[in-house]
Amino acid sequence: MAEAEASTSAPATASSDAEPASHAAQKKPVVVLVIGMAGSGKTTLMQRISLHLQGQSTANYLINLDPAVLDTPYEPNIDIRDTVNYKNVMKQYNLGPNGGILTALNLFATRFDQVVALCEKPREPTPRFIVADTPGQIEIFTWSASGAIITEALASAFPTMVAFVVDTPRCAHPQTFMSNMLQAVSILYKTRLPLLLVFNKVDVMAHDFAVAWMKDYEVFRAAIAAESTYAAELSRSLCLVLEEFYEGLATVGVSAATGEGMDAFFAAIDSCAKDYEQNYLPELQRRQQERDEVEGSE
Ligand SMILES: Nc1nc2c(ncn2[C@@H]2O[C@H](COP(=O)(O)OP(=O)(O)OP(=O)(O)O)[C@@H](O)[C@H]2O)c(=O)[nH]1
Repeated sequence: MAEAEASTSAPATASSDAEPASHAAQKKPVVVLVIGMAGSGKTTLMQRISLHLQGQSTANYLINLDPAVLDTPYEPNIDIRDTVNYKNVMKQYNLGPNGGILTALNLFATRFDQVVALCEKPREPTPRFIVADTPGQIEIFTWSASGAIITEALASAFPTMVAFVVDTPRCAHPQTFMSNMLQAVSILYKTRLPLLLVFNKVDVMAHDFAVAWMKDYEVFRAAIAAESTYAAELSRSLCLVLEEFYEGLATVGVSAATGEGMDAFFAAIDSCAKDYEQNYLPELQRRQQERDEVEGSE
């Protein structure tokens, strides 16, 4: 498994904004899985995260899990493309682009223990964040066995959360907004990990309208009132069901292009990391104990 050097050389004392170095040194990095629909701005956000952390002399570790990406405008420490050639996979197995991405991810997942070992390797300074970019064909990561293996491997080793990136201007249409929310809800229930809704491209359009739709379903229903299609009717019904889901969600508006909102983004990540410790970790430990008991009784 190839690895590039960590992209920052922050002094150990600068690895945490407010905490003493000794405490920061003991803390594990927080894993952020960047997931979102094609074109939502995941890769641009990776670049912005890298720039922002470099600007704060905060060490980070970046992983590219998208085998089909042509160009990464940031320097990944681990890149799936160094291990699997997606075009060769397509040729070898006679696959189309989506089949090629899925098979490349499957092949990579078989060696993911090596990725976790590299992430766990002690290094100075300890990265504060491990950030992973995922394929734009969202279901290839979120609904595949290999996506589940990768997610669980990371979530068992580190505090882990999902940053679900939304293209805010495209969400101005209520039905596109609803499609994004349904994707987010499915990821939340599949992974059970803390999820941060990242409304991207706020330099083009502020995300206030989306927050208003999430806070009050009547506002959303008013936005879609003029439409009488089956999809609009479905969206109207779904907004009631999603109210409970919205309550537990953190949201932030950012511009990966300009850097607006990045401080709020990292503050929200810290909250999600606490949520992981308080809610996800005990559940993970309970599942592991159950598994150990079953294995012990066989
Ligand atoms: N105005 C604006 N454009 C953005 C922003 N973030 C990304 N973009 C643009 O949106 C387009 C898609 O961005 P990418 O970062 O490639 O999106 P992605 O989600 O990685 O796309 P896939 O790899 O296809 O999944 C590019 O043209 C970016 O320049 C933003 O914050 N503001």
